[in-house]
Amino acid sequence: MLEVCPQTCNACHLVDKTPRCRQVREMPSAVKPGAINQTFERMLRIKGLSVEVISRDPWIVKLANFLTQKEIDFLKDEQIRGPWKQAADMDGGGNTVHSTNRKTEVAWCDCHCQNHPVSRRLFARIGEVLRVHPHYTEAMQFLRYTEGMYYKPHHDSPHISRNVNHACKHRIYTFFMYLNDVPQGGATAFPGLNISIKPERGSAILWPSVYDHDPYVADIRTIHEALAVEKGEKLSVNVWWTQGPRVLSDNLGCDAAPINFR
Ligand SMILES: O=C(O)CCC(=O)C(=O)O
Ligand SMILES: [Fe+2]
Repeated sequence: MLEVCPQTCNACHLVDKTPRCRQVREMPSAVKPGAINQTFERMLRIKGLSVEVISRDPWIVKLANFLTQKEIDFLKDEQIRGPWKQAADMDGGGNTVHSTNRKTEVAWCDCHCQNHPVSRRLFARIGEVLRVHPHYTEAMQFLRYTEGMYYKPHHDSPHISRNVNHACKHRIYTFFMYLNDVPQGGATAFPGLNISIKPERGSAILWPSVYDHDPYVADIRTIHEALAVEKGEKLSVNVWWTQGPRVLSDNLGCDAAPINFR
């Protein structure tokens, strides 16, 4: 609307997306050097939050019973979630290609789903734990693994560059929620750290993809994988928290790709 019919929105000054995306790009970063350690240390003192420290360097924590029954029901609701699709990768030319790295089904939370009061409350709760505003997030990504499905080792923030022209910048935290118990298999494992976390209904795990001392550098120690589900199915949800305000960036049409600022 802003681009096609700006006069209607009294937004002629926004037609050229360069200035508005520059504004988004210049908004404060979600985490400054030192903030990740502080956030995790503070998390341990939050009353009513059950935090199990799985690793301190890099930080990996498990939050037992993080989700309420209402949130679990909501996140499992097909009407909210939309249809499952086989996970795919993008090739260099922006085309969708069959992924050899993963075999999972994926669905995304659309506008209706993201703006639902249950989602908004959930994002606000996670944001309080992380001390980051929910504007600094991607839409929820739902995952379903049936027997034999997996996701091989990968990093959630593989393409960090110091290119400040990305309005939404890169992923800094993964907040990963489990919606069910898996009878066998399906753990989330960090092969470099010898850590394996069993899915537990309603629990969440959290880790940073970047270093505390420099949140613009990927911490490859948090490379992780989803081990194959051996029995039953695994339902889970990703919420990625980003260094720039991804929600504003998307709403204003600023692509994830760098923009050539003049
Ligand atoms: O399913 C899991 O345990 C991990 C999923 C994951 O790493 C991802 O979606 O990026
Ligand atoms: Fe991942």
